[in-house]
Amino acid sequence: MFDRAIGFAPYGVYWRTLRRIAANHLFCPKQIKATESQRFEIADQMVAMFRGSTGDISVRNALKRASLNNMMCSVFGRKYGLGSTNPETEELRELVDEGYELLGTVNWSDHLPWLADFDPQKVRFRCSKLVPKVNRFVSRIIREHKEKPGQLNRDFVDVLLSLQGPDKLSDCDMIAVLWEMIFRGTDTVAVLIEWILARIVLHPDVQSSVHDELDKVVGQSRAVMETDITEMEYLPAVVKEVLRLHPPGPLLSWSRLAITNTTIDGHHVPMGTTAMVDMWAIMRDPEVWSDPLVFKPNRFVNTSDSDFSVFGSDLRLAPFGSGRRTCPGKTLGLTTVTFWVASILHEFELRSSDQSVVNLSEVLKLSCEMKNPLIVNVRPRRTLSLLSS
Ligand code: HEM
Repeated sequence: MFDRAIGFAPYGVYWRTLRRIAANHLFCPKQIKATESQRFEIADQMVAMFRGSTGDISVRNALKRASLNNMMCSVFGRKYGLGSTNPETEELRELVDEGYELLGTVNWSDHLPWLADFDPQKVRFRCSKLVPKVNRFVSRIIREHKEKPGQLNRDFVDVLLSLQGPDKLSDCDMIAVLWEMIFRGTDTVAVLIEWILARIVLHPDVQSSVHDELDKVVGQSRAVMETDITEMEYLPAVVKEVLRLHPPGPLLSWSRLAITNTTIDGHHVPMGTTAMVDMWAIMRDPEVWSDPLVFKPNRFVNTSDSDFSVFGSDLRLAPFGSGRRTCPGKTLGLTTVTFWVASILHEFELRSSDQSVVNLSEVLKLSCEMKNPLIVNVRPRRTLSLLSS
């Protein structure tokens, strides 16, 4: 089933068709603009959630839930509040977590094929349980859309159902594509925001510069809007610097294969070998970056590197990949991340918790995430009389 999703489909007509459909209906500027109010509403709910918490807050759960709700709305047309739980979101969260866990497991059988029959880590067994659950979940949503055409907001399921002629997808292919969007779009965004907030807590000077910029561009009398971000230079520089040091996708796609037998630096690379690009290492390479391990957002402010694109045209900093397999969700992902970080920082000053210091250790699952969830204390910045705006 998963080989019918964009990220796993081999290069060819089917993959190109999926990229075009996704680019035209989910990731184009018009569609990103159309979902602005949805991101605003979720940011507002997240802020309310943080404001209502007393003491230490583990931001990860809130971020993952916010991100899942966002994708559920865009892809399935389902709108759920952040503060309440409901069985559908809970079920989907469990499926995403299990998929994440499985994709992040180093399967010994991949390296020692003779082990495959024994499935010692139960990876194959767990996959065989997960696939029918995903099938049932997404099939139900497709069925409901078919039964009530046009009754729901036009979401990505409606788009896929409306395709005709050579673009028309089977139900099976639709399930693969819809699941992929939920799966890919959820944790990448949450993981990146957690890294950004960790750096913000660790570097009070950086936090105060972001606050200064927010006060200058937005002021204290209203909430941040997405359009405000275009006026900012420092916050986008912070996001770039975090993408450089903590890319959620440090190893670029497994879809790159050697198409002939070849030799690189004296090493024989047989045809068909999967080539993974270590973007993490490139973005910390001392031959490319000065003080590569130092967190310095200013390297992207008022310098020749100010207009450094992170979208793949410059291979020194390509956290969304590059070339034909580049991330199709990069603009949507970056827009969401930057806006939600701006919203949180506009409302709060973040400090590390007394109980748990910020620890930048990494763990590589499907994304490279913080090994120890970030725990913070928040202090409101905008006075309560101004908060209604
Ligand atoms: C901060 C957020 C994100 C980061 C850092 C990220 C990163 C990446 C990276 C590194 C790749 C591999 C690119 C390559 O090999 O050249 C990728 C591929 C992909 N991403 Fe993202 N991504 C993000 C958000 C999203 C979102 C929001 C979606 C969809 C809703 C998405 C969907 C995909 C898909 C479908 C692919 C596979 C593309 C293909 O193989 O043709 N990503 N992403």
